Amino acid sequence: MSRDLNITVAVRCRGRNQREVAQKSSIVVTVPTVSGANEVIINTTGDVGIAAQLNSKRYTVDKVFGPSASQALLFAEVAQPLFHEFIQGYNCTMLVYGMTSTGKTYTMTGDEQLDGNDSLRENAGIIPRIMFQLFDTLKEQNLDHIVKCSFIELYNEELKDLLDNDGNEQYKKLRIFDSTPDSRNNSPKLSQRNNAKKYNYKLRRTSMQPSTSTTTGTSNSPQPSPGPNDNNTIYIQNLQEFHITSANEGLALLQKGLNHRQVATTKMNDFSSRSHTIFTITLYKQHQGELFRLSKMNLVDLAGSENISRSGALNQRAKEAGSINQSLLTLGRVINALADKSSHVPFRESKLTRLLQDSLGGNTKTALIATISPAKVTSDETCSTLEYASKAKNIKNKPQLGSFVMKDILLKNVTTELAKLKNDLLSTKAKDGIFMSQEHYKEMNHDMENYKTELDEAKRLVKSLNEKVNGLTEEKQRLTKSLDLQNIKTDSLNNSINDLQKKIMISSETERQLSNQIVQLDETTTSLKDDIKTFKQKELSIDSKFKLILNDQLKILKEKFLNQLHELQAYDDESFEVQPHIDDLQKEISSSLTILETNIRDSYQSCIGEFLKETPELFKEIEGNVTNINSLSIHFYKQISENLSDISEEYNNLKQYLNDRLFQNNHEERLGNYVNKTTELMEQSSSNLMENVKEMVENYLISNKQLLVDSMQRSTNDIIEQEMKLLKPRQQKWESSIELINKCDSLSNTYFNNMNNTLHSTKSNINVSNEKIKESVIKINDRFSDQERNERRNIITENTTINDNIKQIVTKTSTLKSRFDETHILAKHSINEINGLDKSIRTILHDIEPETTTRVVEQNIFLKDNSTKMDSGSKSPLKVSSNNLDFSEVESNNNNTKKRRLSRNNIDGYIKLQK
Ligand SMILES: Nc1ncnc2c1ncn2[C@@H]1O[C@H](COP(=O)(O)OP(=O)(O)OP(=O)(O)O)[C@@H](O)[C@H]1O
Repeated sequence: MSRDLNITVAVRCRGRNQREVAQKSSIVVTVPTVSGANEVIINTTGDVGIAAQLNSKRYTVDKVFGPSASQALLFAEVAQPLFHEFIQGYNCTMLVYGMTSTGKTYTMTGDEQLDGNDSLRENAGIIPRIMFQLFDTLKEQNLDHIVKCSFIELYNEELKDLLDNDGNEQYKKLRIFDSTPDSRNNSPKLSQRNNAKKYNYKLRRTSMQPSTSTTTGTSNSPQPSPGPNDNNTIYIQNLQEFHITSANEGLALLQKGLNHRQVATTKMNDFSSRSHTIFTITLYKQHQGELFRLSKMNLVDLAGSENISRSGALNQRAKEAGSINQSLLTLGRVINALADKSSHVPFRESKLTRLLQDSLGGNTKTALIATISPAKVTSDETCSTLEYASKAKNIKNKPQLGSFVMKDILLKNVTTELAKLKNDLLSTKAKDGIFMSQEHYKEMNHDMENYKTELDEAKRLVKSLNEKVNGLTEEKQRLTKSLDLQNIKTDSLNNSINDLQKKIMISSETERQLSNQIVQLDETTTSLKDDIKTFKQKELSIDSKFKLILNDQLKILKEKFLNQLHELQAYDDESFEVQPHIDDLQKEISSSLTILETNIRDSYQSCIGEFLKETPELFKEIEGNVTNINSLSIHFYKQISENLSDISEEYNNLKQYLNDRLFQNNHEERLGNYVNKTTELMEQSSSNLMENVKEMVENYLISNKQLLVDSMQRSTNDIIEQEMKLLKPRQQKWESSIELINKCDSLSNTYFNNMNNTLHSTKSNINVSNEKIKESVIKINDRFSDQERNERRNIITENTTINDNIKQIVTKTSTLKSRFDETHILAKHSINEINGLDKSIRTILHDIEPETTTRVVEQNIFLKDNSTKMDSGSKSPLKVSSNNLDFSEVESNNNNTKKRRLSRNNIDGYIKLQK
């Protein structure tokens, strides 16, 4: 009764080879050094420490061998147990599987040469060792036996007999056939089976049952009866089996076959096996009496499961790799299906799996050795190999003992074959051409019939396969189309990826530049801080200058104004001092008149009376006018004083405001200006450095600039609004002070006009009184006689007091006039002084204006964005331009008086600009 038995799986990890060492590829595979270990750990993540332990992949198999494991150890641990089974009569298979250059051939064959003592060398692999062990054991057991060998190669899905034709290039094509009961019924081997039945022995067939060759001098294989799984066993047509009687003969065959094997140099292996090979040892060992047990040992060296690009396979090598991969791919699917106990196992999809059908999940005892490299560079393939290995461990076989063959059948078989060969040889010697014995001819005809039947079957199979192929071709076309589509998509994706990579590069470049510019900005900020310091110092010096100038000059101005007012007052006072003179004059005139009255009282009574009647009225009028002048002067003085105190207060307020606010409020804007300056620098450097990606960078800058400008605009508007709020009360005060000044001006004008009028009227009154006096005198003269006239003339001409008084009046009138002129000159002078003061203020304001660079930056910033383009004068909301406080000269109606007026329009203009 057969029992299920898992495939034995071993892993052999070699040390790093020279290529891997040269590549400095680290070791990522950990294999325990202790024997009996069954776990392989591979660290694919590059982690270290605990992370490496956690993230490493672990694979469990039956046995693990590290680089230090010798060929002898591997043979003892893996091959020998299987060899014992083989000797006992089990069919066994041993496979080596792994990536190229990992040591498959080294493990399976190794050094197949013998040393000087005809002994195995240290590096001899499994096949030579089995060969030696077999003959040693057979010798020990001293049993009759027949040992045969065959060696086949599967290369590019073509089967080849590696032991065929000594040096002849013409290899016979090998064909795999399914051994069905029907086909066998007609075959000549049936008689053998029937014979076996006759002997009442249970005979079983094994996989890879070779067909007997009819053409060469090889031994024929007797055909045992079919076993329970014979429905799907296969045999290989034309395969030759060679009878060997010693290990040396076996090794010679092995060497012969290896010489015919497809080997090539690849990037990863100088002698890379490009094919799968199966070396089969068939043993007929005497079991009991005449009974021989048939067992087979299949030693399979698979081609490398390599990555085409990494192995450097080109053209033929790539094609090989393709078909190698195709076979191995199917092998993998077969392993998966068997491990998963799938209902369908795709054995028929490749020749390799057809050949290995009985070894995987069949009746053989199987061992798989997975060979791996420890290097990081092959870690992907190593993982894939280990996946296969650990999967294969789950495959269960039902090993059964090999079939029995009767000795006489064996002998008959051999004898028949020999006789056939002899007949053929004789016929060939006798005549040219193809001659053979009747019996052989009949047998051949029979075989031909069988082949025809098989051919018909094959044709049917081909037809159904063609149909399948057509379906598959259509499917392939459909897939090709979708593949083309996918390729197009992949191309466009690749393009996008390239574009994205370029963009990422550009972005990282931009980022780098931005970080440079941030460094520049930092430097600029530092220099800005220095500038602020300098400005503070300047501010202090300007402030002190300003104070000095304003204090001194305004003091002088004020004093001058006061002096003028005093003078005006003095003038008024003096005008009051005219009164005593007038009184004196009056007295003198009255005393003269009294004298005259006394002298001519009688004769000139009427004239004197009339004169006395008119004179008081005249002087009353003069007195009234003078009183008016006096009161007007007082009023004017009061007004001037009030206005001056208002002006002085306003000046103080203005000064305080300038001290408190003018320089403090400007910093944020200046910072903003520097930000703008930096933006400009960024723009400039970006345009220089990113010409190739101009469009993208421009868009980027425009969006950023827009953002920046918007935020600047908002902040500027906020600042303007804030400043306007602060400025408004000031503005109102300024306006009221202007009104006051204007009022003062108009009062001054009125005063001067009134003064002028009064003086005019005084003058005209005096003229009138003079005229009247003259008229009176003329009248008196007329009335006097010439003598009296002479006397009277003498009185008047000799009267010095009158003359003096009149002279004094004339002198005072001219003094008055000259004082008016002086006042005018003083007023002019004051205006000049004010102009001087104005200039000083302008100069100071000019000095305290922000540096030209700031102005340029401001201009640039505002010019950058057309939507925010503004007049350069309106950029600094806190900047008090000297132009804005300009005094314009306004010609007074009075030709002699020029007055300075703080133009309301100028202030309005200034406020508009700020808005
Ligand atoms: N365990 C090992 N100890 C020492 N040398 C080894 C070992 N394994 C492999 N080698 C050496 O590595 C080289 C490649 O080995 P081998 O040809 O057996 O690889 P392979 O897997 O059969 O490759 P391919 O699939 O390309 O045929 C050989 O020179 C072999 O001697």
